Amino acid sequence: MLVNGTRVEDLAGTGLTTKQRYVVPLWVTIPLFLGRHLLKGTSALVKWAITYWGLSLPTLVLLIIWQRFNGLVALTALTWWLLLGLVWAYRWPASFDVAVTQPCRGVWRWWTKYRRLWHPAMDGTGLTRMTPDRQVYVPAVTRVRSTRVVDALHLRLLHGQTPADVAARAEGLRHVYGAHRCSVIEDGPGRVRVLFYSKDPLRRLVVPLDPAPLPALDALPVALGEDGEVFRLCLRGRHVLIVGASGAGKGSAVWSTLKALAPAVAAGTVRLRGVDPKGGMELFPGRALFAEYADEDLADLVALLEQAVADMNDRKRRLKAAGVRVFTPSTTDPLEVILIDELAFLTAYAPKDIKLKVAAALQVLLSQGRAVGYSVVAALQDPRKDVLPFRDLFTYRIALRLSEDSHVDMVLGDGALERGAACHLIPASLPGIAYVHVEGAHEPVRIRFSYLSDDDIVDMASHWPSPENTDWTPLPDTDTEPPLRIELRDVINQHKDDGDDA
Ligand SMILES: Nc1ncnc2c1ncn2[C@@H]1O[C@H](COP(=O)(O)OP(=O)(O)OP(=O)(O)O)[C@@H](O)[C@H]1O
Repeated sequence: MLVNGTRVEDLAGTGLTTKQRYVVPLWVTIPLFLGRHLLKGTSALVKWAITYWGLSLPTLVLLIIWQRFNGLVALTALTWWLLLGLVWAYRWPASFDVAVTQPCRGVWRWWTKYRRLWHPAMDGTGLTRMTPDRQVYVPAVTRVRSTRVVDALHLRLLHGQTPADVAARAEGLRHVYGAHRCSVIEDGPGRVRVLFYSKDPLRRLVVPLDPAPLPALDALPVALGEDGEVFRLCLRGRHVLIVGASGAGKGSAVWSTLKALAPAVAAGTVRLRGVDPKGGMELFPGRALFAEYADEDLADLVALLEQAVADMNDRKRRLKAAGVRVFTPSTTDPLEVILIDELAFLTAYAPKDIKLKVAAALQVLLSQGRAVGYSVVAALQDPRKDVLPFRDLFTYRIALRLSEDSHVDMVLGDGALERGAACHLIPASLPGIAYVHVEGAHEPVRIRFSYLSDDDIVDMASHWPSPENTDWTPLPDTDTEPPLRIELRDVINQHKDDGDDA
């Protein structure tokens, strides 16, 4: 006689107890055991078939064809199916990647890398739950999508767990799987996506991305995300503050944005006003892009900002009279972008009367400009309140390398440092890397702006000048003497010759 699969006589005197108080004969135990496992296997198969429907559905169709006709017809259908797949991959690579490559790679990565350690990883980081009757529950992975640089595991949370609970364990999970970063994004109620970054694509220079002929103002391609995807900046209805220590790459954030906007500038649906208190060191090479521009004279800088306020008020009155509630950029009413480099100079270091005038103009632009198509984009080194008292009026902020960890929350908001925006740890050797907020992401996302050389900037400005600047001659003719270059090899040879002479 068996009790829980153990002979009754073997249990005697062992002191073992069992919750099962009844005795099951062997002829019942064996069919029960087989039935339970058959049921489990079938339900797993159905679950797999539903999860990987992209594979199971064609396989089912092929099997039906085979059964109804014959093997040759099924083989022909399979060949056609593969050919269609090839055409799809060649003609629409992006959608093929999303629909086929990423799921297939995801399945492969799950079975070869994540599955084996999933339970210990969840257990070790404290994400499992044990019920009073000692049943262990583990957050289930519902699907995996993988690109060459990131594996995205979609998780169903256990009852009572929050995305913040998983985010707090991201560092532990990163070490389990040897990823260089791990972050968590909320997908919806009870669902999160855990991203394991296996490679860092941001270590390489990002070449300028080609602007669209008709730029989408809410999705300007300006940088590369660490997931290997293009990061798109929304400028419509936003004021953008770019903060970074000296040499952090604020210039590349500014020029990448201008490059993405350039065709719209030339078409007249975006109008740029440039303010460069550094005497033109940053913005002047792209002078032709700016309909209005001021660099050296402080009075000119202030006049440009005050004129922007006057124009904005004018537009506000006109749109109100016309009954327009939602602003749409056009050639008559373009999106006006006021670009200010080194804003701190105007808000903190300039003479007092200038500071007051700049603050007055900027606060009006920042608080009222959004709705009528006026956006301010400003770059700044030091985000402290005494340098920029109205920092909070900027509705979108980008944090490049920062000199202190205390600056991170000032730029990206409370808790950003805790959630992984380690701007103070970005190496100085990797300028252009920044953290930004992305809709839906629990943590700030790491990106790298494209880098435009001086030549790229001059090319861009002469290719897409503002309609008000078409006769602008950008820079003096550069076809002069090449700059003096000293080759290390020549210096060594020179030393050798000197030594020989001696
Ligand atoms: N996205 C980038 N990719 C690669 N290199 C970059 C990038 N951005 C900037 N750099 C390099 O870093 C240097 C400093 O960049 P940049 O002048 O834009 O910094 P900054 O933040 O504007 O500094 P400052 O406030 O001192 O003017 C540049 O000369 C360039 O060589």
